[in-house]
Amino acid sequence: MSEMLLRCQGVTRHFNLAADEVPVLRGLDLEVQKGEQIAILGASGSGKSTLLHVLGGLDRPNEGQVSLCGQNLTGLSDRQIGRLRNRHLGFVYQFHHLLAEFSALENVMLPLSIARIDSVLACQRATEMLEAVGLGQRLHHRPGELSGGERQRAAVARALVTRPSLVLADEPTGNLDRQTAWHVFELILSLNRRQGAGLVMATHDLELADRMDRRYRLEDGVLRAL
Ligand SMILES: Nc1ncnc2c1ncn2[C@@H]1O[C@H](COP(=O)(O)OP(=O)(O)OP(=O)(O)O)[C@@H](O)[C@H]1O
Repeated sequence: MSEMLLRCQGVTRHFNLAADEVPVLRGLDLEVQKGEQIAILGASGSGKSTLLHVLGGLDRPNEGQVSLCGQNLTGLSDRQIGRLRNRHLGFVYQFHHLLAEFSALENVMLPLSIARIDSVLACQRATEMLEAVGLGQRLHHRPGELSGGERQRAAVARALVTRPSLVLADEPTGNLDRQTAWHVFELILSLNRRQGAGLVMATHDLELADRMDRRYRLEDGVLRAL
């Protein structure tokens, strides 16, 4: 039976700059079922990052509603949304955002520590996750001692180590060369499938988007199915 992970209805988001209103999302709808992999394409500035922020509860829409795992975010406080986000979501960005002073292992353990998982178990799960992304030999390297592709793989491990229901990825391979991009992308897809999580990924890359279950173009503030 299908299970709705995310429902986004009539979402509007605009920004006010001086006297101007910049409309970005204009009554946008999207539904994501458990295990579905969805690509969001769109020109630069079309609002892909804005959409992912709204979907992940990092930003609130001006109008419309977002429900995550059956919970409507509208009535929730920032703290409640934060808890929901920690429990259900994983994020991967174009830049890895790993903490420079921490090793790969410590970076991947961090979301587990925040979720108050016992440190021995957290260390075991983070190690397994880093092994799954091919970094079993790099556990104690700091981000500065990893290659660009390795850093992004560590960021993928960090996003998935909590076994989120839904992963939101904002051009996760945008900074990588073609071959490394494919490798990181395949890792995201296969780990996501293995964990049965949903995936919403913003990308400029049509070839990557073709590997996913559904594709949309964000245009004039709404999603058009491709
Ligand atoms: N905080 C903000 N204040 C004002 N305008 C903003 C703000 N955030 C985003 N915008 C505007 O909203 C529009 C969409 O931005 P967004 O970053 O969502 O686009 P994008 O599709 O992710 O672009 P790219 O592919 O280049 O990353 C842009 O015109 C941007 O200038």
